[in-house]
Amino acid sequence: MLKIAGVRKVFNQGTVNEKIALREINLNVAPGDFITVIGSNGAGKSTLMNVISGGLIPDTGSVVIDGKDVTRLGEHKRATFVGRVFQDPMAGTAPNMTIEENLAIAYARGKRRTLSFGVNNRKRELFREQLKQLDQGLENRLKTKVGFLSGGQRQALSLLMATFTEPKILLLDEHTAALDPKRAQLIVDLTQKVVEQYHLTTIMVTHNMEQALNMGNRLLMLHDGGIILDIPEEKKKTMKPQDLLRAFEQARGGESFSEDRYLLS
Ligand SMILES: Nc1ncnc2c1ncn2[C@@H]1O[C@H](COP(=O)(O)OP(=O)(O)OP(=O)(O)O)[C@@H](O)[C@H]1O
Repeated sequence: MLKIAGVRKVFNQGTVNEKIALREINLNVAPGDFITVIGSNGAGKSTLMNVISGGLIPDTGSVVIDGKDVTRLGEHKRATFVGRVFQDPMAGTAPNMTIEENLAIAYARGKRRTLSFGVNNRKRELFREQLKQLDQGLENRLKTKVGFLSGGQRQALSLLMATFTEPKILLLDEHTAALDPKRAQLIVDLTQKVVEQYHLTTIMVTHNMEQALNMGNRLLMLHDGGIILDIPEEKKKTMKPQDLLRAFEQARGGESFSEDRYLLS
């Protein structure tokens, strides 16, 4: 479903601020895979997500989604294949627009020939049905401006907007990190539900090791612009966060995983 080959990305090349963000990334993602990605600050996680979404064009290498080479295709053109939810609940939705207007924009993105963002009764009914699944009572608040929703409600709405057009790839960029534990759990549960419902091929960056181990069928660890661990489902199931830290140390020849944000909760 997704094939990344020889991808390299360097920022500020040839200057004193040169930074190799991705060294040589090779990754094959099968249809229906749900991959969790962890890594220390500056490891290259966001850069990798941006290369997949089209926000960044790699210096070398290729990105192929569902057999189509999208390496040089911009973010907007890729939006029909790639859904994304960001860490910041404010990022995925337009606060001054109503819930139904936000949904209409997301809906139009998935339909190549839809020229209007307008909301008719047929769409409204569809949106109500979809919103009901979030269990947030949002189906009765179609005309509420999104800016009035809580962070958790906005993330739930962002998740719906990113997925109901059934993208080829769903990117989740630390999408529960800004929420309190209760709301984060709600979004985790909702994520599992929509990923299963639409059989979405998913890549989720998380800073939470428990989450990385409990969700998905494969775990990648990035470090210094490279993939240093690729753990399959069977092995992942047996691991605890401490085992992951040990695996990191082994992969780095004894170097410890010094990352303040990583909580062994
Ligand atoms: N636009 C940019 N210009 C210059 N350097 C950048 C840019 N974007 C990222 N970098 C650098 O590239 C490296 C990888 O950054 P990236 O944001 O991908 O890491 P990350 O794993 O997502 O980190 P974090 O967990 O802190 O978000 C870092 O050293 C970062 O400072």
